[in-house]
Amino acid sequence: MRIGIAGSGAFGTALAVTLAQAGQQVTLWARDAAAVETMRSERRVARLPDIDLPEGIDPVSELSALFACDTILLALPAQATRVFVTDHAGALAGKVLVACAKGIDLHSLTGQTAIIAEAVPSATPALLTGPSFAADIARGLPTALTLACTDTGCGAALQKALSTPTLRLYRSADVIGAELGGALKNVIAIACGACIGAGFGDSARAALMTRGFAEMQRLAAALGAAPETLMGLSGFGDLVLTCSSELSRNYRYGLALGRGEAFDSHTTVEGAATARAVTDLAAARGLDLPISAVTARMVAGDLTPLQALDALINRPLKEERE
Ligand SMILES: NC(=O)c1ccc[n+]([C@@H]2O[C@H](COP(=O)([O-])OP(=O)(O)OC[C@H]3O[C@@H](n4cnc5c(N)ncnc54)[C@H](O)[C@@H]3O)[C@@H](O)[C@H]2O)c1
Ligand SMILES: O=P(O)(O)OC[C@H](O)CO
Repeated sequence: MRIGIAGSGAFGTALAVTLAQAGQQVTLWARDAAAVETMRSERRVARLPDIDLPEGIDPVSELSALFACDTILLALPAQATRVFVTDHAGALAGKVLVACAKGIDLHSLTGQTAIIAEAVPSATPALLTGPSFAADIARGLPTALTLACTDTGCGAALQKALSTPTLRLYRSADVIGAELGGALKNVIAIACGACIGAGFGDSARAALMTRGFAEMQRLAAALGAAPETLMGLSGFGDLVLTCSSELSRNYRYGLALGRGEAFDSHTTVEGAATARAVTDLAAARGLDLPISAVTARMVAGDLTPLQALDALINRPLKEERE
C-alpha cells in the first residue's frame, strides 16, 4: 500500500507523523509550494510547530506525486472535499480514498464518503474518524479511532496499514453512522462552548451534551445509521472529547460566541457549516433538533447565547425518551 495524504494541516500532518514513525513511507501533499519548500528544508509545518517531521514523510506540492499513491487520505476541511475529488476524478479513479474530514457537505447535504462515491464511482471510499486531537497523535500519545468501510476486505487492510504502536484503529462497516457521529458532535461542541463562555455552568453543559447526543442519534437513525455506532468512538467518544476540551476549535469557537468575542476566521471550525446542513436535513425530514437549530442561529448571528438558552429552556415539557 502506497500512502498519500492530501492536506498538510494539523490532522494530515499528524497522521503522516505517526505512520512515518511506524516505518511507512508517506507522501504529504499541500497546495502551497512555498509551504512545502519550508517543510522540506525545516522539517516542520505551521499547524504543528513543535513537531519534527520524520524522514519517512515526503512533502510535495505536485499532484502527480500524490496521485502516484494507491491509497489517499483526504485531510482537507469538509467543505473542500467535494471540489477536490470532482476536479481530480480522473486521477483518483480506482483508488482507495479515506475521508478524514468531519462535516456534512453543504452543497449535497451528504457525508464525505457519499461525495467521494458520487464524484469517483470506481474508487473505494473509507473513513477515519473518532476522538483525537492532531497534536496528541503527532506527539505519540495513545489514541483510538474508527476505520469505517463498507468493503470489509479493504477495511481490514486499511485497519492494519494505518494502525501504529500509539494509534489503535477499530473497524466498522457502518460508514454512515461513523461519519455522522464525527460531523454532528462538532455542532454540539459549539453549543457547549457557548454555554460555558456565557457562564451558564457545567450542569447546563452536561444537559446539552446529553440532549445533543439524543439529537445526534435521532438524525443518524433517520439517515440510516446503526444505533450502536453512535455509542462508539466516532459518536459518543468524540462528543465527550470535543465538548470538554479547550484544545477543540469547535468548542473554542463556541466559547468565543458565548463571551461575545471575535474568533480567527482562518481557523477550521467544521461545526459552523454542519449546523446549517443539519438544520436543512432536519427540516426536510420533519425532525425536531432544537439544540442544533439554535446553534445554527447563533453561528449565523441571529441569536445571542441568552436568547438560545431562553428558546431551549422554555420549550413545552416532554418525556425524556422523546
Ligand atoms: N486537527 C484535529 O485535531 C483533527 C482531528 C481529527 C479530525 N480532524 C478533521 O480533519 C479535517 C482537517 O482538519 P485540520 O485540523 O487538518 O485543519 P487545518 O485547518 O489544520 O488544515 C487544513 C488544510 O487544508 C488545506 N486546504 C484548505 N482548503 C483546501 C483546498 N480547497 N484544497 C487544498 N487544500 C486545502 C489548508 O491549507 C490546510 O493546510 C477537518 O475536517 C477536521 O475535523 C481534525
Ligand atoms: O478541533 P476540533 O473541534 O475540530 O476537534 C478535533 C477533533 O475532531 C476531535 O476529535
